[in-house]
Amino acid sequence: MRIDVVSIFPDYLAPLDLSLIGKARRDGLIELQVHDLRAFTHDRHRTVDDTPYGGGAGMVMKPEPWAEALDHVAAQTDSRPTLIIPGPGGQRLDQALARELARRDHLVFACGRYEGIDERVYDYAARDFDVRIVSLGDYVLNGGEVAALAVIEAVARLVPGVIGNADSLVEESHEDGLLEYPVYTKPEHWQGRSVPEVLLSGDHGRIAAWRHEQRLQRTAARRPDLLPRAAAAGAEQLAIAV
Ligand SMILES: COC(=O)c1cc2cc(CO)sc2[nH]1
Repeated sequence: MRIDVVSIFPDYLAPLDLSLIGKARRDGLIELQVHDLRAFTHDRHRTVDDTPYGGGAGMVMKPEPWAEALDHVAAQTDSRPTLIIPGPGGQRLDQALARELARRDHLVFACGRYEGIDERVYDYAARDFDVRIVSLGDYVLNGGEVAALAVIEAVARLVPGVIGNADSLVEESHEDGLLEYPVYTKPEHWQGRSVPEVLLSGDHGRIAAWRHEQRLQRTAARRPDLLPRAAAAGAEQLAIAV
């Protein structure tokens, strides 16, 4: 998978050099390049924003640098990339969307700042990209970089080989609609609290059943809104939880 990110704060994406994503880049599983939008300006002040037509507070990102940046990125592959523009009004990121995006060959992230990007860029980009506006949720951030980091992590970890042990992708929260079960490690007794004895029993059938029950109970307690989707996804024995 190839990922390009365009931002006026390229250093915001530095965490992508770390941990599993960094290793995936070094292993060649993911090719990731971050571009400074200001590299696509030509004036002395490297201007990327200007005042909004119609008045109002703040500044708007100019269309020309974005068009040059997107043309530059589109020219680097012959497949039609998916352009993800993080924004509060977009499609809410969930595990299903992460899985869908993980199947794409080339993701490009356009990180807005200020009051946003000139609207004509969205239309311009549709020539060479499948344009998707993606939201993390209904709250305000100052720009798209934090959202891009979240989407990239959620997607990249689904790319085969990025997470060493693919088993750990199976019983995760939201994979089948249920939250994850509680986990424990040594010491067996800590601060007057002990590990549930079933986990020490060595009875893998009993352990699996207990863990599934815990997932049902946790989902019913913390996210009952997920239960209908889990039922549809076939998380059996839902009757116990509801
Ligand atoms: C200029 O602001 C942005 O580009 C911007 C991107 C995002 C993503 C959010 C959370 O879904 S809020 C927000 N603002």
